[in-house]
Amino acid sequence: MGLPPLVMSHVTKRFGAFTAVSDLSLDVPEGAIIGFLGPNGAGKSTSLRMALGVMQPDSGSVSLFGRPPEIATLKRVGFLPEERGLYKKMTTRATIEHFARLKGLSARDARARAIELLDMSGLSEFKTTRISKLSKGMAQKVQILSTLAHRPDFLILDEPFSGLDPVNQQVLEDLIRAEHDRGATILFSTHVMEHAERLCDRIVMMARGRKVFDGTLDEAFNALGQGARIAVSEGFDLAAALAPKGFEAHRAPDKGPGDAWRISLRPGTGAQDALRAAIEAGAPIVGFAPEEARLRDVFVSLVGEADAAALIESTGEGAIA
Ligand SMILES: Nc1ncnc2c1ncn2[C@@H]1O[C@H](COP(=O)(O)OP(=O)(O)OP(=O)(O)O)[C@@H](O)[C@H]1O
Repeated sequence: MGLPPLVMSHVTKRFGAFTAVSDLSLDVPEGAIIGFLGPNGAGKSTSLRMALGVMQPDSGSVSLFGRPPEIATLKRVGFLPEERGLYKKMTTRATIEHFARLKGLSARDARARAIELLDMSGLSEFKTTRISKLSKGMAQKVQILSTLAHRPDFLILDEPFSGLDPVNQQVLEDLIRAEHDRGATILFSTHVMEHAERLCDRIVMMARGRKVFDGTLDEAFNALGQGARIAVSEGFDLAAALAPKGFEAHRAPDKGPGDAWRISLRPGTGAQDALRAAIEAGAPIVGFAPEEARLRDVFVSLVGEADAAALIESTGEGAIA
Protein backbone atom coordinates (compact mmCIF):
# COMPACT_ATOMS: atom_id res chain seq x y z
CA MET A 1 0.00 0.00 0.00
CA GLY A 2 1.16 3.53 -0.75
CA LEU A 3 0.72 6.60 1.39
CA PRO A 4 -2.91 7.38 2.22
CA PRO A 5 -4.45 9.79 -0.31
CA LEU A 6 -5.89 11.95 2.46
CA VAL A 7 -5.49 12.35 6.20
CA MET A 8 -7.23 15.25 7.95
CA SER A 9 -6.43 15.53 11.60
CA HIS A 10 -8.50 17.62 14.05
CA VAL A 11 -9.28 20.22 11.42
CA THR A 12 -11.31 23.29 12.37
CA LYS A 13 -12.41 26.17 10.14
CA ARG A 14 -14.16 29.31 11.35
CA PHE A 15 -15.70 32.17 9.40
CA GLY A 16 -15.78 35.01 11.92
CA ALA A 17 -17.63 33.70 14.96
CA PHE A 18 -19.17 30.83 12.98
CA THR A 19 -17.50 27.41 13.06
CA ALA A 20 -18.10 25.76 9.69
CA VAL A 21 -15.98 22.66 10.42
CA SER A 22 -15.20 21.55 13.93
CA ASP A 23 -12.41 19.14 14.89
CA LEU A 24 -12.79 16.95 11.80
CA SER A 25 -10.55 13.91 11.53
CA LEU A 26 -10.86 11.90 8.36
CA ASP A 27 -8.64 9.34 6.73
CA VAL A 28 -9.06 8.11 3.21
CA PRO A 29 -7.00 4.98 2.59
CA GLU A 30 -5.83 3.93 -0.85
CA GLY A 31 -8.57 2.23 -2.87
CA ALA A 32 -11.45 3.43 -0.70
CA ILE A 33 -14.71 4.78 -2.05
CA ILE A 34 -16.18 7.06 0.55
CA GLY A 35 -19.43 9.02 0.62
CA PHE A 36 -19.41 12.29 2.48
CA LEU A 37 -22.98 13.00 3.55
CA GLY A 38 -24.84 15.82 5.20
CA PRO A 39 -27.43 18.54 4.69
CA ASN A 40 -26.74 21.98 3.21
CA GLY A 41 -24.33 23.91 5.35
CA ALA A 42 -22.99 20.83 7.17
CA GLY A 43 -19.45 21.78 6.20
CA LYS A 44 -18.77 19.28 3.43
CA SER A 45 -17.53 21.71 0.75
CA THR A 46 -15.40 23.60 3.27
CA SER A 47 -13.81 20.29 4.34
CA LEU A 48 -13.10 19.28 0.75
CA ARG A 49 -11.59 22.69 -0.01
CA MET A 50 -9.27 22.28 2.97
CA ALA A 51 -8.37 18.76 1.82
CA LEU A 52 -7.06 20.31 -1.40
CA GLY A 53 -5.34 23.26 0.22
CA VAL A 54 -7.72 25.70 -1.51
CA MET A 55 -8.60 26.89 1.98
CA GLN A 56 -6.39 26.76 5.06
CA PRO A 57 -7.71 25.34 8.34
CA ASP A 58 -7.54 27.50 11.47
CA SER A 59 -6.21 24.50 13.32
CA GLY A 60 -5.42 20.88 12.60
CA SER A 61 -3.49 19.42 9.69
CA VAL A 62 -4.09 18.02 6.22
CA SER A 63 -1.92 15.62 4.31
CA LEU A 64 -2.39 14.50 0.71
CA PHE A 65 -0.33 11.42 -0.13
CA GLY A 66 1.75 12.07 2.96
CA ARG A 67 2.52 15.73 2.20
CA PRO A 68 0.81 19.07 2.70
CA PRO A 69 -1.36 19.86 -0.35
CA GLU A 70 1.00 21.29 -3.01
CA ILE A 71 1.16 21.50 -6.80
CA ALA A 72 3.12 18.27 -7.27
CA THR A 73 0.69 16.21 -5.19
CA LEU A 74 -2.36 17.90 -6.66
CA LYS A 75 -1.43 16.41 -10.05
CA ARG A 76 -2.49 13.08 -8.60
CA VAL A 77 -5.89 14.48 -7.64
CA GLY A 78 -9.01 15.15 -9.72
CA PHE A 79 -11.32 17.68 -8.11
CA LEU A 80 -14.87 18.52 -9.11
CA PRO A 81 -15.71 21.76 -7.30
CA GLU A 82 -19.21 22.72 -6.25
CA GLU A 83 -18.99 25.81 -8.45
CA ARG A 84 -19.13 24.56 -12.02
CA GLY A 85 -17.60 26.42 -14.92
CA LEU A 86 -16.16 25.63 -18.34
CA TYR A 87 -15.01 27.67 -21.32
CA LYS A 88 -18.23 28.12 -23.26
CA LYS A 89 -16.62 28.40 -26.69
CA MET A 90 -14.58 25.19 -26.46
CA THR A 91 -15.90 21.93 -27.81
CA THR A 92 -16.49 19.03 -25.42
CA ARG A 93 -13.48 17.08 -26.67
CA ALA A 94 -11.18 20.11 -26.56
CA THR A 95 -12.34 20.85 -23.01
CA ILE A 96 -11.46 17.40 -21.71
CA GLU A 97 -8.15 17.45 -23.62
CA HIS A 98 -7.37 20.87 -22.15
CA PHE A 99 -7.78 19.67 -18.55
CA ALA A 100 -5.80 16.49 -19.29
CA ARG A 101 -2.96 18.57 -20.78
CA LEU A 102 -2.96 20.91 -17.76
CA LYS A 103 -2.32 17.87 -15.58
CA GLY A 104 0.56 16.69 -17.71
CA LEU A 105 -0.81 14.26 -20.32
CA SER A 106 0.76 14.36 -23.81
CA ALA A 107 -1.40 15.78 -26.64
CA ARG A 108 -1.88 12.31 -28.10
CA ASP A 109 -2.81 10.71 -24.77
CA ALA A 110 -5.14 13.60 -23.88
CA ARG A 111 -6.99 13.20 -27.20
CA ALA A 112 -7.31 9.40 -26.76
CA ARG A 113 -8.53 9.79 -23.18
CA ALA A 114 -11.08 12.45 -24.17
CA ILE A 115 -12.50 10.16 -26.85
CA GLU A 116 -12.57 7.20 -24.46
CA LEU A 117 -14.41 9.19 -21.77
CA LEU A 118 -16.92 10.69 -24.20
CA ASP A 119 -17.68 7.17 -25.49
CA MET A 120 -18.08 5.76 -21.98
CA SER A 121 -20.55 8.45 -21.00
CA GLY A 122 -22.68 8.45 -24.14
CA LEU A 123 -21.46 11.84 -25.36
CA SER A 124 -19.40 10.82 -28.37
CA GLU A 125 -21.83 12.35 -30.88
CA PHE A 126 -21.31 15.72 -29.14
CA LYS A 127 -17.51 15.69 -29.32
CA THR A 128 -17.34 18.69 -31.62
CA THR A 129 -20.23 20.55 -29.96
CA ARG A 130 -19.40 23.77 -28.14
CA ILE A 131 -20.06 23.79 -24.38
CA SER A 132 -22.46 26.74 -24.88
CA LYS A 133 -24.73 24.49 -26.97
CA LEU A 134 -24.97 21.71 -24.38
CA SER A 135 -27.76 21.23 -21.84
CA LYS A 136 -26.83 21.99 -18.22
CA GLY A 137 -26.67 18.28 -17.38
CA MET A 138 -24.45 17.49 -20.37
CA ALA A 139 -22.11 20.35 -19.50
CA GLN A 140 -21.89 18.97 -16.00
CA LYS A 141 -20.97 15.56 -17.39
CA VAL A 142 -18.20 17.17 -19.45
CA GLN A 143 -16.92 18.88 -16.32
CA ILE A 144 -16.87 15.56 -14.49
CA LEU A 145 -15.05 13.91 -17.40
CA SER A 146 -12.51 16.76 -17.33
CA THR A 147 -11.90 15.94 -13.67
CA LEU A 148 -11.12 12.31 -14.58
CA ALA A 149 -9.18 13.12 -17.72
CA HIS A 150 -5.65 12.68 -16.34
CA ARG A 151 -6.49 9.35 -14.64
CA PRO A 152 -6.01 10.77 -11.14
CA ASP A 153 -5.10 8.46 -8.26
CA PHE A 154 -7.57 10.28 -6.03
CA LEU A 155 -10.91 11.77 -7.05
CA ILE A 156 -12.64 14.36 -4.88
CA LEU A 157 -16.10 15.11 -6.20
CA ASP A 158 -18.27 17.77 -4.57
CA GLU A 159 -21.93 16.93 -5.23
CA PRO A 160 -21.27 15.19 -8.56
CA PHE A 161 -24.87 13.96 -8.90
CA SER A 162 -26.63 17.28 -8.42
CA GLY A 163 -28.16 18.64 -11.62
CA LEU A 164 -28.18 15.28 -13.40
CA ASP A 165 -31.37 13.43 -14.37
CA PRO A 166 -31.79 9.81 -13.15
CA VAL A 167 -30.42 8.30 -16.37
CA ASN A 168 -27.28 10.42 -16.20
CA GLN A 169 -26.95 9.81 -12.46
CA GLN A 170 -26.75 6.13 -13.36
CA VAL A 171 -24.15 6.86 -16.06
CA LEU A 172 -22.13 8.74 -13.45
CA GLU A 173 -22.43 5.90 -10.93
CA ASP A 174 -21.06 3.53 -13.58
CA LEU A 175 -18.27 5.96 -14.36
CA ILE A 176 -17.31 6.27 -10.69
CA ARG A 177 -17.25 2.47 -10.44
CA ALA A 178 -15.07 2.27 -13.56
CA GLU A 179 -12.65 4.81 -12.07
CA HIS A 180 -12.57 2.82 -8.85
CA ASP A 181 -11.92 -0.40 -10.78
CA ARG A 182 -9.09 1.40 -12.55
CA GLY A 183 -7.55 1.87 -9.10
CA ALA A 184 -8.65 5.39 -8.16
CA THR A 185 -9.52 6.27 -4.57
CA ILE A 186 -12.76 8.23 -4.40
CA LEU A 187 -14.29 10.69 -1.96
CA PHE A 188 -17.56 12.30 -3.01
CA SER A 189 -20.05 14.47 -1.20
CA THR A 190 -23.74 13.99 -1.74
CA HIS A 191 -27.16 14.80 -0.41
CA VAL A 192 -28.55 11.72 -2.08
CA MET A 193 -28.13 8.82 0.24
CA GLU A 194 -29.09 6.17 -2.26
CA HIS A 195 -25.95 6.89 -4.30
CA ALA A 196 -23.88 6.45 -1.18
CA GLU A 197 -25.72 3.23 -0.34
CA ARG A 198 -25.01 1.78 -3.75
CA LEU A 199 -21.47 2.99 -4.30
CA CYS A 200 -19.59 3.32 -1.04
CA ASP A 201 -17.72 0.97 1.17
CA ARG A 202 -17.58 3.65 3.84
CA ILE A 203 -19.62 6.70 4.71
CA VAL A 204 -18.85 9.79 6.70
CA MET A 205 -21.80 11.85 7.90
CA MET A 206 -21.55 15.52 8.83
CA ALA A 207 -24.05 17.75 10.61
CA ARG A 208 -23.45 21.35 11.69
CA GLY A 209 -19.72 21.14 11.04
CA ARG A 210 -19.18 17.98 13.06
CA LYS A 211 -18.59 14.42 12.00
CA VAL A 212 -21.44 12.33 13.41
CA PHE A 213 -20.63 8.97 11.83
CA ASP A 214 -17.67 7.32 10.14
CA GLY A 215 -17.87 3.66 9.26
CA THR A 216 -18.98 0.99 6.83
CA LEU A 217 -22.55 0.67 5.63
CA ASP A 218 -22.90 -2.49 7.73
CA GLU A 219 -21.73 -0.64 10.81
CA ALA A 220 -24.21 2.15 10.08
CA PHE A 221 -27.09 -0.29 9.80
CA ASN A 222 -25.99 -2.31 12.84
CA ALA A 223 -25.80 0.88 14.88
CA LEU A 224 -29.39 1.56 13.99
CA GLY A 225 -30.87 -1.89 14.56
CA GLN A 226 -34.15 -3.07 13.17
CA GLY A 227 -37.16 -0.92 12.57
CA ALA A 228 -40.77 -0.92 11.50
CA ARG A 229 -42.81 1.65 9.63
CA ILE A 230 -46.30 2.58 10.66
CA ALA A 231 -48.44 5.15 8.85
CA VAL A 232 -51.26 6.80 10.78
CA SER A 233 -53.95 9.34 9.92
CA GLU A 234 -52.47 12.81 9.48
CA GLY A 235 -51.81 14.73 12.66
CA PHE A 236 -51.78 11.76 15.06
CA ASP A 237 -48.70 11.87 17.31
CA LEU A 238 -47.49 8.29 17.23
CA ALA A 239 -44.30 9.13 19.14
CA ALA A 240 -46.34 10.37 22.10
CA ALA A 241 -48.71 7.39 21.90
CA LEU A 242 -45.92 4.81 21.81
CA ALA A 243 -43.50 6.38 24.31
CA PRO A 244 -45.33 4.99 27.39
CA LYS A 245 -45.11 1.54 25.81
CA GLY A 246 -41.34 1.80 25.47
CA PHE A 247 -41.13 2.37 21.70
CA GLU A 248 -39.34 5.30 20.09
CA ALA A 249 -40.94 6.69 16.94
CA HIS A 250 -39.63 9.34 14.50
CA ARG A 251 -41.43 10.94 11.58
CA ALA A 252 -40.31 9.44 8.27
CA PRO A 253 -40.46 11.36 4.99
CA ASP A 254 -42.23 8.58 3.04
CA LYS A 255 -44.93 9.41 0.55
CA GLY A 256 -48.28 7.65 0.86
CA PRO A 257 -51.50 7.85 2.78
CA GLY A 258 -51.30 9.45 6.24
CA ASP A 259 -48.13 10.33 8.16
CA ALA A 260 -45.33 7.75 8.16
CA TRP A 261 -43.35 7.03 11.32
CA ARG A 262 -40.30 4.90 11.86
CA ILE A 263 -40.26 2.81 15.02
CA SER A 264 -36.86 1.76 16.38
CA LEU A 265 -36.97 -1.80 17.65
CA ARG A 266 -34.95 -2.79 20.70
CA PRO A 267 -33.16 -6.15 20.56
CA GLY A 268 -35.71 -8.84 21.32
CA THR A 269 -38.71 -6.90 20.01
CA GLY A 270 -40.17 -7.35 16.54
CA ALA A 271 -42.17 -5.26 14.13
CA GLN A 272 -45.34 -7.08 15.22
CA ASP A 273 -44.77 -5.92 18.83
CA ALA A 274 -44.65 -2.32 17.64
CA LEU A 275 -47.83 -2.82 15.63
CA ARG A 276 -49.62 -4.36 18.63
CA ALA A 277 -48.53 -1.46 20.84
CA ALA A 278 -49.81 1.06 18.26
CA ILE A 279 -53.19 -0.70 18.08
CA GLU A 280 -53.42 -0.78 21.89
CA ALA A 281 -52.61 2.93 21.96
CA GLY A 282 -55.58 3.58 19.69
CA ALA A 283 -53.47 4.79 16.74
CA PRO A 284 -55.49 5.27 13.50
CA ILE A 285 -53.23 3.00 11.44
CA VAL A 286 -53.32 3.27 7.65
CA GLY A 287 -50.14 1.39 6.80
CA PHE A 288 -47.59 -0.98 8.31
CA ALA A 289 -44.34 -2.55 7.10
CA PRO A 290 -41.44 -4.28 8.82
CA GLU A 291 -38.41 -2.63 7.30
CA GLU A 292 -34.84 -2.93 6.35
CA ALA A 293 -32.92 0.05 7.61
CA ARG A 294 -31.93 2.73 5.11
CA LEU A 295 -29.16 5.27 5.41
CA ARG A 296 -31.58 8.13 5.95
CA ASP A 297 -32.85 6.35 9.08
CA VAL A 298 -29.29 6.11 10.34
CA PHE A 299 -28.96 9.83 9.76
CA VAL A 300 -32.18 10.63 11.61
CA SER A 301 -31.12 8.52 14.56
CA LEU A 302 -27.70 10.22 14.68
CA VAL A 303 -28.55 13.86 14.17
CA GLY A 304 -32.20 14.13 15.15
CA GLU A 305 -35.12 15.12 13.06
CA ALA A 306 -34.31 18.83 12.61
CA ASP A 307 -31.06 18.21 10.74
CA ALA A 308 -32.48 15.21 8.95
CA ALA A 309 -35.43 17.34 7.80
CA ALA A 310 -32.94 19.90 6.46
CA LEU A 311 -31.33 17.11 4.46
CA ILE A 312 -34.66 15.91 3.18
CA GLU A 313 -35.77 19.43 2.22
CA SER A 314 -32.53 20.14 0.44
CA THR A 315 -32.81 17.01 -1.67
CA GLY A 316 -36.46 17.20 -2.58
CA GLU A 317 -39.09 14.60 -1.92
CA GLY A 318 -37.92 11.02 -2.06
CA ALA A 319 -34.37 11.95 -3.00
CA ILE A 320 -32.82 10.26 -0.01
CA ALA A 321 -34.97 7.15 -0.20
N1 LIG B 1 -16.29 31.72 2.60
C1 LIG B 1 -17.23 31.64 3.53
N2 LIG B 1 -17.51 32.69 4.34
C2 LIG B 1 -18.45 32.61 5.30
N3 LIG B 1 -19.19 31.49 5.57
C3 LIG B 1 -18.95 30.43 4.80
C4 LIG B 1 -17.98 30.44 3.75
N4 LIG B 1 -17.96 29.21 3.16
C5 LIG B 1 -18.91 28.48 3.81
N5 LIG B 1 -19.48 29.20 4.79
C6 LIG B 1 -20.52 28.72 5.72
O1 LIG B 1 -20.05 27.53 6.31
C7 LIG B 1 -21.11 26.57 6.42
C8 LIG B 1 -20.70 25.30 5.75
O2 LIG B 1 -20.72 25.50 4.34
P1 LIG B 1 -20.34 24.34 3.30
O3 LIG B 1 -20.48 24.93 1.93
O4 LIG B 1 -19.05 23.76 3.69
O5 LIG B 1 -21.50 23.29 3.58
P2 LIG B 1 -21.91 22.04 2.73
O6 LIG B 1 -22.08 20.92 3.68
O7 LIG B 1 -20.99 21.83 1.59
O8 LIG B 1 -23.33 22.45 2.20
P3 LIG B 1 -23.83 22.68 0.70
O9 LIG B 1 -24.24 21.37 0.22
O10 LIG B 1 -24.96 23.64 0.89
O11 LIG B 1 -22.67 23.29 -0.04
C9 LIG B 1 -22.34 27.23 5.82
O12 LIG B 1 -23.12 27.77 6.88
C10 LIG B 1 -21.77 28.34 4.98
O13 LIG B 1 -22.67 29.43 4.90
